[in-house]
Amino acid sequence: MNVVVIGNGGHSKVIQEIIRLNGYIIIAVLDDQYQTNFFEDEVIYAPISYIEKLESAYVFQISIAIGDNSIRRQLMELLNLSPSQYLSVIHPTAVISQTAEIGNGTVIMPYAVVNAGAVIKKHCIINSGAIIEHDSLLEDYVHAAPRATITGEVTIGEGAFIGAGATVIPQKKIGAWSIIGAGSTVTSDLPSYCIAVGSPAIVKNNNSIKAERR
Ligand SMILES: CC(=O)SCCNC(=O)CCNC(=O)[C@H](O)C(C)(C)COP(=O)(O)OP(=O)(O)OC[C@H]1O[C@@H](n2cnc3c(N)ncnc32)[C@H](O)[C@@H]1OP(=O)(O)O
Repeated sequence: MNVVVIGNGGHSKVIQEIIRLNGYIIIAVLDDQYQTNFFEDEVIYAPISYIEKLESAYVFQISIAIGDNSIRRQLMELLNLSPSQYLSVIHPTAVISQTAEIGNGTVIMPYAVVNAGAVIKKHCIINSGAIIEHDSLLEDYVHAAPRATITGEVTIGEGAFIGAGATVIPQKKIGAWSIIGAGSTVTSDLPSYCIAVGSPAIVKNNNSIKAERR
């Protein structure tokens, strides 16, 4: 199957390796860092607008390989393609329950675990070694960073970012577009659009967050 990758930064590097490991063929990498289109190792590199030309010449699926949750959403809205055209990219070492649901465009990195009854909606990132326990729900555009642990029956709102090594204890709810600091432990429900850090995680900032911080 042909795949077009959008974005060519560090996160995209990892995704491109997984796509190839799964036996797919990357025909193009589109990124607005390119002013014009060129070929290298049989891959087309071009600005994102080049997708229109590709659509008339190829059948392909798409992976939006951009780590920032809000930029990923903006691109999705801009491209306005059919949801089925977005590839779910899953590393062969990831362990995913047969009763879990994985949405279109979601990427699951090496050694991640997604357990029974978990629901991960569209365009999420489950990064290396992250654990999504049974019956948890992750709305669209959530990013669980490397080794984040989402325990059982947790609900995470759209676009929320769970930092590296953070833990969310069972049945807690995190609101949309919130950011949980690396290594933090979430022991209570948290509102939307907050930054919370520490163990237990305390809200530091309740303002609207314009860009995800890394
Ligand atoms: C493959 C990959 O690389 S995926 C990317 C993974 N990336 C991550 O996990 C990064 C997660 N980011 C963080 O943890 C960041 O520190 C954030 C987003 C929580 C905060 O960033 P900023 O808004 O820039 O906050 P800033 O650095 O100014 O710190 C604000 C306060 O929070 C504290 N703080 C920041 N991060 C943390 C943390 N993880 N745990 C505990 N306290 C923290 C700071 O010490 C500071 O405290 P003070 O007000 O008492 O001085």
